[in-house]
Amino acid sequence: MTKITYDERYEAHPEDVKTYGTQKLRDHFLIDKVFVENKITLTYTHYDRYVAGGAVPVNGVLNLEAIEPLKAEHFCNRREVGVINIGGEGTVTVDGTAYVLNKKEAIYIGMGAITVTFESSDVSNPALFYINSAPAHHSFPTKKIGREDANVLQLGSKEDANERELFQYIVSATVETCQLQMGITELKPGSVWNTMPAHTHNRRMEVYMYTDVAEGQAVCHFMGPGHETRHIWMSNNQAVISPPWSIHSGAGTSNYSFLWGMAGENLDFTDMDGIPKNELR
Ligand SMILES: O=C(O)C(=O)C[C@H](O)C(=O)CO
Ligand SMILES: [Zn+2]
Repeated sequence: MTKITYDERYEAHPEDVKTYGTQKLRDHFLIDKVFVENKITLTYTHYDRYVAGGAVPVNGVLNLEAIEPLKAEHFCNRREVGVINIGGEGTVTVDGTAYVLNKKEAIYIGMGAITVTFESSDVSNPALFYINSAPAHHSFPTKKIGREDANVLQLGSKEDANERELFQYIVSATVETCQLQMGITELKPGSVWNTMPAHTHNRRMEVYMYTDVAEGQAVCHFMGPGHETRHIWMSNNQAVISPPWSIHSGAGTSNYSFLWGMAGENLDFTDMDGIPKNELR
C-alpha cells in the first residue's frame, strides 16, 4: 500500500474567484487534512509549483518519494524542502544523516538529496512533520534550525488584539535557500488577529497552516484582493493556499499559532504591499 498521497491545485484568476461560493473556495484553497497517521499527504499547487503537506510516521518509517507530477526519480532532484515538526520528537534522515527534531524545530533539505525519511521517537506521541517544498536550481547544504536558531520578531500590540511573536526558521538570515522561506507565528493570549494590517506580495505565493487552535475554537482566514475579500473558516492543523494576488490574514475565536511558508521571485521577507485596515473591502 502506498504511503504517499497527493492532490493537485491549479491557479485561479482573481476575477473568477470573486464568483466562488463557500464550497468552491474551500475546494480550491483549503488543505483540510494535512496530517494522516502512517502517511505522507501532499498538495501540489501550480502557484510557484509549491508543495505543502505533512508526514505522520507512527508504525515505522515514511519515505519522501517523488510524486507523479514531479516526473523525477527522487523528490529532491529539482526541489528544496523545509520541514517543521509540530508533534512529538522525531527524526528526519537525509542521505543517511539523522537530524532529531523536537517540537517546533525545523530542517532545510537542499536540492539533490536522494533519500529523505521520517520517523517518530515515541509511537504514543508521534511527530507531525509539516512539509513545504519549492523548485530549486542550486544545491544548498541541508541544515537543522532549532528554536533558538530562529530569528524572532515581536509584532502587534495587545490594544490591537494582534500581539504575536514571529519565528523565522528558514529565511536568508538563518539558512541559504533558492526560494523557500518558512516560520511560525504565535499569537499571545487575548490576541486574535494575524497579519493585520494585511498585505499581498505579487512576487510570491504563500501557504498558512493554522495550529495550536484549541478544541472548539476556529480561525476565520481572509483571502482575496484587499478590495474584494472572502473568508474561509479553518480548524486546527488545516492549511490554506494564498495566491500571489491575495491577502492572507486571519482572526481567531481565541489565540492560536500558524506556520507560514512561501516561494517566488525573491527572498526578501519584508517585500510586502501593505493595505491600510480601513481600505479593506
Ligand atoms: O503574523 C504575521 O504578520 C505573519 O506571520 C506574516 C507572514 O509571515 C507573512 O505573511 C509573510 O509574508
Ligand atoms: Zn505574506
